[in-house]
Amino acid sequence: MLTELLTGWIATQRWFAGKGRPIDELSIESSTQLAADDPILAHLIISVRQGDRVTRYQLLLGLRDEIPDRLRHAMIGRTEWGGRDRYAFDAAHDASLTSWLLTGMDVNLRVDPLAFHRVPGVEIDTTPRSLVMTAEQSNTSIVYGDKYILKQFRALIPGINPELEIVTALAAQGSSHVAKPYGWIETTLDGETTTLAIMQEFLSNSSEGWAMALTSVRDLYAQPRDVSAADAGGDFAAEARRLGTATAQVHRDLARAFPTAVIEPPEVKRMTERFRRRLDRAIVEVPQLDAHAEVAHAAYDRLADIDRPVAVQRVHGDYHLGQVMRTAADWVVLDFEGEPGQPLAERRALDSPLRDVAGMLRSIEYAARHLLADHPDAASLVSRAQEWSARNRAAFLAGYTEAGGSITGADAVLLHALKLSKAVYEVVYEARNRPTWLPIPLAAFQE
Ligand SMILES: Nc1ncnc2c1ncn2[C@@H]1O[C@H](COP(=O)(O)OP(=O)(O)O)[C@@H](O)[C@H]1O
Ligand SMILES: O=P(O)(O)O[C@H]1O[C@H](CO)[C@@H](O[C@H]2O[C@H](CO)[C@@H](O)[C@H](O)[C@H]2O)[C@H](O)[C@H]1O
Repeated sequence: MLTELLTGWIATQRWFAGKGRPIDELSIESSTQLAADDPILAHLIISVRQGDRVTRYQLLLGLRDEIPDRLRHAMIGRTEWGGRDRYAFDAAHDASLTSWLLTGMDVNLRVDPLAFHRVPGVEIDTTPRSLVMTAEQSNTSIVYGDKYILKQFRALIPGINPELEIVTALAAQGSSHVAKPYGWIETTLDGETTTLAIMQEFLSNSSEGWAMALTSVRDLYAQPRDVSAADAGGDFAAEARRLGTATAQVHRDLARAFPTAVIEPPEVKRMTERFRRRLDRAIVEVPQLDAHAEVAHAAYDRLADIDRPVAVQRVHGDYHLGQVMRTAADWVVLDFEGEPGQPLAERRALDSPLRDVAGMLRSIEYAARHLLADHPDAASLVSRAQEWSARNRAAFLAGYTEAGGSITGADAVLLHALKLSKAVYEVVYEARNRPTWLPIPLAAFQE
């Protein structure tokens, strides 16, 4: 039966958010057939119950009488469909089926309950063939030629995805720091319009910030000890500074496009209570974190004591080096979705822009430490990692403040608490997804 096949298959997918917990029940909530001939294309919304938690996922299901070798890696199994047994597979990997989505957006197609949309005023070329991105991701991205990238959200949360909301608003303002949006696909879940996928310009000939940062760290590790990070050929500081500037400009544009507010000290105190609850939950899941709880509580105590309001606005919410791409012209920011797995209301809530600053500072720290893990000279390179991290964090902050981003003296307390709260999130993320990386966020509490 298809539901049995899907139960085994979904648990092994990188984007499956319920790893580590058994699946009690899987059911198909909706099934919409989009292409009827061999190969068949169907859109499924699957509901997965694990204990008292129910999460919905989407899947583009492909069905073929014969399975070509190129699709074997995407196979789910054999199942009955339309009266006979067929091979079922993840259709995101089948270019002959994914072209269907381009056409759907181009013509603003409706196949209840799905609605395809083209961004008003743009043209969509329906000819490029697609490939699935192989990056480690919480979602699945289909790249069409060197033109478009369609991000298919996997775990579905009812409501309009913040990515679509923010990217269309910033593009309409003429921001050069977002990838141009072309189209989206939506449905209705629990009575709410819900974004299923968003298609944007594919930034070809660009590099991911994370890869650039690692190249720089690697270069420094290969230098003789008397060469400082500033003198190393692969120095990243100029890019970190430019990234700080781009970040401040994105924050300025977000503040123009969406409401802003200030939160008063009692609300700041409530924020620290949320941080403490997150810490408590994280300790239950990752007991090693308990040894660092005191450090985190001390930072939250200091934040709870501040006696001035905090400015809030829409922010990125999950800002790190993997979310920024360096094009020939500048840094472009991706994935304005907030932290995956958090409720939509939380991800859309106004927050301090320093939350993003904290995220990027953590990411710079990650880049510095990541290469230590399996380096034969790890112990002697720790000070090099610290030097690289300090230099690039300072450059990022300099670029941020030069471009109008505000970090005044008192903000340091907020920034520090936000960094530790992010590290708590990362501890849980790594324990669930990449346990060998756990020491990286744990080190954040030892500084
Ligand atoms: N517009 C784009 N152009 C080129 N590459 C992109 C684009 N959007 C995303 N990517 C690549 O896909 C990766 C993951 O994208 P992201 O939006 O962060 O997805 P996820 O939410 O699943 O992590 C990025 O790190 C980047 O390498
Ligand atoms: O899938 P997303 O990009 O939305 O974000 C999740 O995965 C990220 C890892 O890919 C994770 O980021 C953490 O690891 C990064 C290095 O791979 C590092 O640069 C970040 O600082 C660190 O937080 C992110 O937290 C998670 O939400």
